[in-house]
Amino acid sequence: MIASSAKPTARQLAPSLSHIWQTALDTNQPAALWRLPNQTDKRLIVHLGDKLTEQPIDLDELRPGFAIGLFDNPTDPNREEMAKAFYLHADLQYTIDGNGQVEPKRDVPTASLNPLADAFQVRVRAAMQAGQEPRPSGAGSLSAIEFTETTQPDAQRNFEDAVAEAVRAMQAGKFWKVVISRTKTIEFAEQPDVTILFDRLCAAYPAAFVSAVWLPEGTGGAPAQIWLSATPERLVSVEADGVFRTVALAGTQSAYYPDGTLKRTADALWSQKEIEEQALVSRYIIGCFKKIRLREYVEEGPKTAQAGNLMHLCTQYTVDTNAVNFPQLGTVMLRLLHPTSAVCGMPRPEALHFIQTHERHDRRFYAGFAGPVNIDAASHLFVHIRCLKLEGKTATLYAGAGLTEDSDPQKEWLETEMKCQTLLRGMRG
Ligand SMILES: C=C(O[C@H]1C=CC=C(C(=O)O)[C@@H]1O)C(=O)O
Repeated sequence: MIASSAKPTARQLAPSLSHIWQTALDTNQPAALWRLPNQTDKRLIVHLGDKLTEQPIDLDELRPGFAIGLFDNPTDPNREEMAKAFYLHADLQYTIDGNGQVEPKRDVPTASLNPLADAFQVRVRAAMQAGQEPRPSGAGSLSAIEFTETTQPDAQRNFEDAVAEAVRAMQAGKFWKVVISRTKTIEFAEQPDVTILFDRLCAAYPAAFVSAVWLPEGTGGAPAQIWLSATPERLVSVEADGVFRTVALAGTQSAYYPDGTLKRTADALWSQKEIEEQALVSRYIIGCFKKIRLREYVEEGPKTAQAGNLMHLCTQYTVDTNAVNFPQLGTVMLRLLHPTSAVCGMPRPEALHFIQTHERHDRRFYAGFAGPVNIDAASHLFVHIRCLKLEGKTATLYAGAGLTEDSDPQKEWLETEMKCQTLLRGMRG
């Protein structure tokens, strides 16, 4: 036998994304992995130390981290409380470039966390030495990830009954818009490598915000779970230069013609119902600006925007927070906007009550918000839609449809099917 005398290269010595992610899972340290829209670099952070709890999201005060907030957040917008979310600190940070090369950065705030950071790194090295080969980065990974859909015989009927009930309530003038959601369950043949699913979603949807968040057992009293999403909807962003952004996104149609060819966004036709549905979201955002007496915003749209296999109507809002001397605008708008009428309805209290009394599942982080806070001096929070919850080999997908008094229950069901396809197609790679 000839022993190899070749020294390992620097690349072979560096851990891969999957080594670090797997170590976070094995050591029960919460972790968040994400890729911002239209960017190549991926980011991963690991939270060390205390168990995660819900805390106020003050974009001006929080040290770098990642927020993931529930849909059903008890904050009362009239009481000027801040929006709450589970908050992962960026104690260990990694940037993964387009070639899968990992660049680490350690940012522990107190000396007491140093032993945890050291122990984590020892575990990562052990995973590498144990011969767990770093898999090639990117969606090109050929590993087949198989899954099957679980049949839910009454799902369609239950959803359509809830839509019909909502339509009757809106025709009776109880509210103007509500978003009703449903779930779809899939079973993986074996526990999937989430970093492969994440890479596939990044490759399939370059314009989406793609994220995977690992929440160990006991976070918010729930079992261990991973939430994976590829969302097209920005909730609140504040860039390093002080520019604030949000969008009004609603109305849905397939991005393809029935023969499978891709539509041009300019050729998308929208019905009165969809135009009205999206206008209600815009009106809601403008209502929030009015509440804080902000007049200096720029409004662009509505325009048709492609989001993977779908198209939506989208209006963009921008504010220069330096020019208007309003540095807290991001924090204030997060509190006012969440949950927007793109995932809840209008008026909000009536729509929320209808959702709570008619949906048969707990939304948890579906239709909540997620994203990095104060990473590279910017915060980007997205509406957490087109998402799934993974528990072991079982994944629950969530999808909702915005309803007005003109909604047709069967069409709305088909819309939620198309929304589930965003993740299903993306994960197949
Ligand atoms: C609530 C969802 O999508 C929202 C975002 C865009 C279009 C929507 C719609 O057409 O109903 C929804 O308001 C979802 O994907 O679960």
